[in-house]
Amino acid sequence: MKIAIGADHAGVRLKEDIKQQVIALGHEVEDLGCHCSDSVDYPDYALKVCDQVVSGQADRGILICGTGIGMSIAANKVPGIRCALVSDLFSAKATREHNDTNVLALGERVVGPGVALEIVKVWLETEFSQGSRHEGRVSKLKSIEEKYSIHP
Ligand SMILES: O=C(CO)[C@H](O)[C@H](O)[C@H](O)COP(=O)(O)O
Repeated sequence: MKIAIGADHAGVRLKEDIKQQVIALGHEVEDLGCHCSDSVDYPDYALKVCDQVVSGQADRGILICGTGIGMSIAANKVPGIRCALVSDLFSAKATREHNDTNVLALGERVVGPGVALEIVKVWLETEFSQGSRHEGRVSKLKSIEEKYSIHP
């Protein structure tokens, strides 16, 4: 898969580790920044990554900030994005199987690098439970999105 990855200044160190992990797992990485610890705004990087996912240029996205919260809020405002903020392995698996999430958010100030890399592996390798009860629920998420979309 092609994985778009982005972070703010509070997630830039973990982004480097995650990049190596994603490549080691056999995927292609598009690193959309940021690239140093100068203070930046997380919505800018969430948008860059989510743009790639909804346009089909990337299959999935990974976002990192201090807590992962700002990134996940920003990502979930983009129609077509289902982003999960994850800090444990059970949720990493469940959010792929149940929610078909296409973006993963992590908090560098919350999870250690060891757990974060395991989360990334499980999240990338778990399939959505196609044809199960979860399919109808994800369709309902899409209906909510359509209901509140502003059509030009
Ligand atoms: O949005 C966040 C908090 O939910 C992110 O963790 C940011 O990375 C954080 O707010 C950045 O904080 P800083 O004090 O500007 O480094």
